[in-house]
Amino acid sequence: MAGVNVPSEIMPLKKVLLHRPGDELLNLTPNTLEELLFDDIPFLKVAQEEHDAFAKILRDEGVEVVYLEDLMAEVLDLYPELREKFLKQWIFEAGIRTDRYQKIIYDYLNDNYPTNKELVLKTMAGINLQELHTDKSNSLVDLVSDASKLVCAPMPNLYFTRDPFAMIGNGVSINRMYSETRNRETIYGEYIFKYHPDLQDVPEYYSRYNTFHIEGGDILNINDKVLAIGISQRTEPDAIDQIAKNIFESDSPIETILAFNIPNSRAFMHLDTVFTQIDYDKFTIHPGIMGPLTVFEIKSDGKGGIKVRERNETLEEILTEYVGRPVTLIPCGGGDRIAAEREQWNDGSNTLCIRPGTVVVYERNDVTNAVLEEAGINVLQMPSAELSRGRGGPRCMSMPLWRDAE
Ligand SMILES: NC(=[NH2+])NCCC[C@H](N)C(=O)O
Repeated sequence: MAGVNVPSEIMPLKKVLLHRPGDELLNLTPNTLEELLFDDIPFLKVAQEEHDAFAKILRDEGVEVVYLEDLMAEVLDLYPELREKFLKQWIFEAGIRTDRYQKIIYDYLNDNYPTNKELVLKTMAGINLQELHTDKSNSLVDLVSDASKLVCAPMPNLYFTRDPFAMIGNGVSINRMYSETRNRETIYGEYIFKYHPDLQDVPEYYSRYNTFHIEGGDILNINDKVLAIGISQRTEPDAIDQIAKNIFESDSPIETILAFNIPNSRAFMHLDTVFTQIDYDKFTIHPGIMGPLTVFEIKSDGKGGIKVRERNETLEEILTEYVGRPVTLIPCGGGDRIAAEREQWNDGSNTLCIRPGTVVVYERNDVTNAVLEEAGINVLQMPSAELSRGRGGPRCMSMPLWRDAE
C-alpha cells in the first residue's frame, strides 16, 4: 500500500504505525520525569509485553502493523548517504553544539551501532556520559561530572506515535511539538515522508519547521470533508489557522475544520484524551469538558484565507450536522464523577476504533468499558498497567496509515 488514506476515525483499519517501547524508557529518572512528560517509570519488560499484546490484537483483526524504527532503518538502508546527514542532524537537535562533542558522539554512534536498525533504536534511547569512555586524562568534565548524566536525552514518548505526525485524508501534518522533549521525534517523520518508497509522495500540510505547535492527538478525521482539531495545551490557534489555509489550498476534499477549544491542562493535553469516535453515530467523551467546550467552524473564504464562526449549538447538535446522523455521546465513567475522573486520567475515553463499533481500550477502565459494552460496542481490551504511566491510551499509541473508504 503506497501513500496514506485516513478519511475517517472509524472505517476499517488496514495499516497502522506503532513504536515498540524500548531502552529510552530505561533513561527515565525521577528528576527528569516532568520534563520528559511521564508520571512514573514504567517496567520496560511488562510495557513491551503489553505493547506486543496490543499489536497482536490489531494483527488478529487483519491490520498490518508497521514500526517506526523499521521504516526509518529502511530509509537509511536504501540511501546509505543519509546516515551521516541524519546523525549530524540528530546530534545538533539533541543540543550538542561544540565541535568536540559532536565528533565524540558521532564517532561513538557510528562505530558502535553498525546496522541502521541498531543506530535508529539508539538515537531513540539517548546517551549518557558513562557510555562515551572519553580519555579521562585530557578532559576535566569526565573526571568531575556525574557519569549517569544524559548527554543526549531519550525520547520516551515515541510509543505515542499519534502525536509527532498525523495523517489527514491522503496527506500528513509533520508537527511542530509543544515540548522540547518531543520535537526531535519529528526528525523520523521528516525522513520517512521524504524518502520511504511507501510514503514519499504524501502531500504535507504542515512542517516541523513552522513556528506554532500542533500535535496529532488533537487531529481527528471526522470524514473526508470534515476535520476536527483541538485547541489545547498542545495545539495553538495560529497553527490551526495555518494548517487550515494549507489544506484549503491543496487538493484535499476537506471543506470544514471544527476547532474544539478544550481546557488547557495536563489531564486534557489533547482532544483525543477527552473525546474519540467509536461508531458511525457514537463518541466517548469525558463529561468534564462538556461545559467549558466551545466549537469554531473554519471554512475557506475562497480567496486564499479562512473565515471562522463560533457555533453556539450543543456538541451533539454540531456533530449530528457533520456526521449526518443523530449522534450519542457516551460518558467516560458512566454517570459517576469519580470514576470519570479516574478513568479519564488512565485514558478511558482514548479508544482506537478499528471498524465501526469495534474499539481497542485499556482493560483497567472497567466502569467505562462496561458502559461501552452496554451501548453495543465490541470492546477489545488490552493490558495496561505499565503503558498507562506515560499518560496515553490505544489511540495515542497508534497512527493509522490506511483505512478503507466508506
Ligand atoms: N495523543 C495523545 N493523547 N498522546 C498522549 C501523549 C502522552 C505523552 N506523555 C505526552 O505528554 O506527550
